[in-house]
Amino acid sequence: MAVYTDVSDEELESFIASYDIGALTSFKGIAEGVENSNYLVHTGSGRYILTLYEKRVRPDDLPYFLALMEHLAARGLSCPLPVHDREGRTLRELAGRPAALISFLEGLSLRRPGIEHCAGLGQVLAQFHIAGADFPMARGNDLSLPGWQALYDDVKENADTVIPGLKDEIARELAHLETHWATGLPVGVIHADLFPDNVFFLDDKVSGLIDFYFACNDMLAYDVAVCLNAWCFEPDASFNVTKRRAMLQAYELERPLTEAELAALPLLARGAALRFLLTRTYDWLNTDANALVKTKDPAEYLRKLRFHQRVTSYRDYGLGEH
Ligand SMILES: Nc1ncnc2c1ncn2[C@@H]1O[C@H](COP(=O)(O)OP(=O)(O)O)[C@@H](O)[C@H]1O
Ligand SMILES: N[C@@H](CCOP(=O)(O)O)C(=O)O
Repeated sequence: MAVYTDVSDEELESFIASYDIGALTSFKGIAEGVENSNYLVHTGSGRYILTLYEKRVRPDDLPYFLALMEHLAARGLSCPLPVHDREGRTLRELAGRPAALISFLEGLSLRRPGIEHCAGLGQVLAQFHIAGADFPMARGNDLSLPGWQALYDDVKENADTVIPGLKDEIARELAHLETHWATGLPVGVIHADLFPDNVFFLDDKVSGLIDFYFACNDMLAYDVAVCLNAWCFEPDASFNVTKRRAMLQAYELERPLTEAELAALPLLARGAALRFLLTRTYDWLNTDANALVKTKDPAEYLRKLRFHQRVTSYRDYGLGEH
């Protein structure tokens, strides 16, 4: 359960009173999520999500995330809308943390997405990339190469206690990516964490996207690589080419990938696997045992990384034939 910061009834009542959304009727902590504290809040006018931003979110980045949600919603993408208080503010403070209230999105995330869900994801990912094209703010990806190196420096001493041999394996991969990392590909706003738990479905159709707190400006194809990793592997660690095909075909109906992007996908997928291996290893080593959060398994991303290391050409993913 991701609730790191407790909020008292009195604090929340007076916080909600500064919005035009009716009085607080009830609230409870939300079990899902890893990064921030989330509460489901009921008021006289309906349901809202209250987020208190925790460790990995830099307060200076919050205006980018909140403005991005407003920008995407204005372009027809289904995502939460930050609620403005009576003074027009979306970013506030509560219980000593930066905080925002956002609209509640209908739908459910899927534990085991099927082929049609991968197609839905591919379409909405491309729509996100297109809708973000004229977003006027910019934010670098602090979880790309330099960020991975910094995370590695933080975890290397104890990495082998998480998985034997992990320290050297990550060092070798970092060295490879430092030398070969892609450049010159189309860039724009990316979600950067569009895992199945951040995509809601209703009747097997995407009903909306949440959790924009890793969004940044980077290579669009890197976002595709994050999704290949998160959506196209089976629980037994096998790569599902049919899901990959469904996802990319749907993506390309909205935004065709260039030859250079397709060719770079195996490398980008290695980078994306390393990124989540590193953050999961960091969290494994640093999450307080009393924290109400379910820490995610680093080994899952080591298996995905090893899979991509064995790929010699993008045709090994069944790419280039869709
Ligand atoms: N706008 C929303 N509408 C409905 N539920 C939401 C919304 N935002 C978050 N949630 C719920 O809160 C959970 C955690 O949200 P998320 O943004 O993924 O947290 P974290 O940033 O901590 O990972 C989601 O899995 C979902 O159940
Ligand atoms: N998707 C990341 C963890 C971030 O959690 P989220 O709840 O913000 O999606 C992972 O799986 O490691």
